[in-house]
Amino acid sequence: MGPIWSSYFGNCHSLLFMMDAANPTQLSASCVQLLGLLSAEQLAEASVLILFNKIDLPCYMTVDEMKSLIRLPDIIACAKQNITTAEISAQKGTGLSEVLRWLQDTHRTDRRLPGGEP
Ligand SMILES: Nc1nc2c(ncn2[C@@H]2O[C@H](COP(=O)(O)OP(=O)(O)OP(=O)(O)O)[C@@H](O)[C@H]2O)c(=O)[nH]1
Repeated sequence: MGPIWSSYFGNCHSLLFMMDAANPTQLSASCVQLLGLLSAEQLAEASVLILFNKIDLPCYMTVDEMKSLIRLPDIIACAKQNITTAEISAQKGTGLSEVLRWLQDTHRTDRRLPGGEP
């Protein structure tokens, strides 16, 4: 689906990017997709939440090891966007309240910006 994501960039204020924390073999491909999104001009102002999903499943790597492997701290430091990360299980509901809080906070901030909806 990656090649057509840019069709959905217009007027995008928040970006939720989900990575599979139970499948480190997809890490490098996910990282390439993420870097492509972060460098897209239309997403320069977006707030970004990177979700590590499926933390309920056993895995031979920790999320911290995955973050380190893709050099996520460097990516966050160099990105134009404000980037937050969260560890979740969409299936068990773990961490979803944090995601909702992020969405609320991000939306609230957007409305305070000039041009934000009343
Ligand atoms: N255990 C667990 N399963 C999940 C979770 N979130 C989604 N799934 C399951 O994962 C399956 C979908 O797999 P995904 O990897 O999300 O699907 P996909 O992105 O289309 O597949 P890939 O491109 O191969 O990763 C469904 O059976 C979901 O029920 C989770 O947090 N924990």
